[in-house]
Amino acid sequence: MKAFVSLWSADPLDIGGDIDRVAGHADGFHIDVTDGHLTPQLLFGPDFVAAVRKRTELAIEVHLMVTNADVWIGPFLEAGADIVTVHRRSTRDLPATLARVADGGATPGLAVETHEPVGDVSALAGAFDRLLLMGTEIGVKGVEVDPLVYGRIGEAVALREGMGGFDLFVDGGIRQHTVGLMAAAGADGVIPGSLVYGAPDPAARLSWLHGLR
Ligand SMILES: O=C(CO)[C@@H](O)[C@H](O)COP(=O)(O)O
Repeated sequence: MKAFVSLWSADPLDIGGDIDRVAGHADGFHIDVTDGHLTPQLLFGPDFVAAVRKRTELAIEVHLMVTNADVWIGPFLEAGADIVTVHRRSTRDLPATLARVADGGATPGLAVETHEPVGDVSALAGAFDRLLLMGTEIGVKGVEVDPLVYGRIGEAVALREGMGGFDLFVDGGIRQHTVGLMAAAGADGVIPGSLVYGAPDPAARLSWLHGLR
């Protein structure tokens, strides 16, 4: 199981230190971007991503939870994002938005919210390389996963056979008692927040996570 660690759950007064603490163990970092409109939170802009870029060579995923994704793709690519993940609700033309990410040299990711049918992604075969399946509502942390997520992971695994493949990650509700079930259902990776930064030894927690399948 891979892990892109969510910096939203790092210590806001020591984010650099928290990046360094897991850098030799994480597969990448996940940076949530919210605009107080599509989601109630206000989180992380391009300057923050540029600073993280200077601190680590690991992959950076920017998770755009904003009303107009198209406006923000350019600034986040310039800041050094490797993966930009967008929501269907964030654009009027989802294929064009995903293509904008790919044309900018980054990996296009598609986030699927808990209320959205997983099957809808089949119409977008080839347009994205990463599927971010939400385990909770967007823009919240510290909440438990929707138990339907395990079946939804299975649905996505079945679909990708005929879609040319994509990496399948789960975001939200990543806990010690949920992550093994996510691995068993077929997820390639997860977005741990407090599971890593709330652990007494974040590096050991990541090693444990990597051993799950
Ligand atoms: O955005 C999300 C969840 O929506 C994650 O990226 C959070 O960071 C998860 O935090 P924890 O609840 O796992 O601490």
